[in-house]
Amino acid sequence: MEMIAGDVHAHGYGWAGVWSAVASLIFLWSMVQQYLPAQLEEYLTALTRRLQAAITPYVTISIDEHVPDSFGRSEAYLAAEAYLSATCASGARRLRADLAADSDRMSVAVDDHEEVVDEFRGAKLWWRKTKTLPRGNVISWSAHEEERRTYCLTFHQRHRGLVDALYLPHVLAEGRAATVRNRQRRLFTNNPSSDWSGYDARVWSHVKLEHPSTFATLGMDPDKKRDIIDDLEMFRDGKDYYASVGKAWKRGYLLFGPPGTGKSTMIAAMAKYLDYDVYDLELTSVKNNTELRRLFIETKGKSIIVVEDIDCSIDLTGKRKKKKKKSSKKKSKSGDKRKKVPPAPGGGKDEENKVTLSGLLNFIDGLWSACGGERIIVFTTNHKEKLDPALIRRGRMDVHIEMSYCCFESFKVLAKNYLHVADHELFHEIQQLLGEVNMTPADVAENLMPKSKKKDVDTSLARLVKALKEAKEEALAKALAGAEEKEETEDDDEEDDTSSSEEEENGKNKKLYLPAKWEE
Ligand SMILES: Nc1ncnc2c1ncn2[C@@H]1O[C@H](COP(=O)(O)OP(=O)(O)OP(=O)(O)O)[C@@H](O)[C@H]1O
Ligand SMILES: [Mg+2]
Repeated sequence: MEMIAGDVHAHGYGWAGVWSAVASLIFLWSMVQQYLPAQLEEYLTALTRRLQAAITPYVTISIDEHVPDSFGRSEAYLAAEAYLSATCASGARRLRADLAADSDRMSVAVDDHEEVVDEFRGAKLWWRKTKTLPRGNVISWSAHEEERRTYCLTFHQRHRGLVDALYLPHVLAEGRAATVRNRQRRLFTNNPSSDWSGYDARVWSHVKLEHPSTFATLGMDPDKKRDIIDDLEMFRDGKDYYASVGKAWKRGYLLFGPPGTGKSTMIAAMAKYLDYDVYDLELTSVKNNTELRRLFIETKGKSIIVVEDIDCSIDLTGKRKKKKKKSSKKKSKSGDKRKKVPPAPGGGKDEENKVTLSGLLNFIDGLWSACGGERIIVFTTNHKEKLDPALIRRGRMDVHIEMSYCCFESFKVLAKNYLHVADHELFHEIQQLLGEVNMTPADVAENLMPKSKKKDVDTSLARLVKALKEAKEEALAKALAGAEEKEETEDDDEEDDTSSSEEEENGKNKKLYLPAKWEE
């Protein structure tokens, strides 16, 4: 907190006359100020302060809105403002309402020249918000040079120790907490490094995070869901615990499973539950480890840093994957998402332009990853087996969560969300079919979604039953065809290991609707 201590002026009960005289003087002073040369003004201000110090036992600490060498508003000022709005604004007669950036909520703060009183451990403290108008002959280039606002905290000098040691830290902590409570959650994405310099340099861009997903709407096994929520709560409230065991206050989650099983949905639910921001890190547009570090340093606490499809962003040797040619097109058609890596600028300089595995490991648990704390790192993948064990070992990715095909419990959550039904005569059949067929929650949800404004539960559930039966037949046909083909190949050429392993791999990708009982 940037504090400028030293103003001392008369204050308190029984001083009403003096106070109103001082108020008139201040008013006159601000009028006169505009026409005074700067040196004379400086001299008169210093003289007034010395006079005040001689006659009153009151101390004033001022907190300026803007501090030198900083573009934004001072953190101390913002904390004081949030603290006063949350705790003492009700005592003020004049307030100022404003729509905070990226927020739908009006925030109310004490208005200029308004005074509020606070009490802390028996000490009385007066807060006054002052505004200095611009000097008439100065042309200002930025908005904050035009008007300078300051919070002045006045108290008796016998409370000096209390204010320094306890009250100011209390204001800072409460103010920060109130800011977090009022803030709008944001979704950040990293800008290409070509945008990182210049007047409007920004490493991350953001939009409002408005994803409607919550843990209540997320279809998954209730026990597993409870475990995840408990783990998140332990993390959120575990600042002291992490400090006591000497661990940086961060936690890694690996979400793995086939496409459409709710990995991204789960991240949105986590952010909502914890009220954290989300940083969606697009690794393929990060040129090297230095850029990766810079991106991390520019994230704030209380956030979830997400790298989606981690296996497509970096390969096991640590180099970023190069653009695939024809084969990648084929794969993306079959649902296996391969992100296209933009060609490295300068063509042949690929070696210098790379994010390596060690860079990524540093990103997760390097020394500087502890800066600020309270960060969750989430990796998602469709292929856990492709990831380097070093990347996903406990301590880096502390919790591994498998998002799997829709089970009956997940279906019940989806049915409640989409159709508002908790039970139905078709539920039994659906339960049986879900035991036999692998269908993603995304597909189940699509079938449940009413196709007209008139929500017809029977039609939606019947559509799902039909889709499940079709999937079962399709899987059966595929399994039979696969078995026949396998027999033929075994007869023809028993030694051709490579082609059979390729087929196995393809078979895995097609497993989407394979009945669970035939998996072996
Ligand atoms: N478990 C689930 N509960 C509720 N809805 C789900 C669930 N899984 C998927 N959905 C629905 O399916 C859609 C796709 O899910 P989502 O994007 O979370 O899948 P994903 O696992 O991230 O897939 P990908 O691997 O392709 O990124 C979501 O918009 C959501 O409506
Ligand atoms: Mg996803």
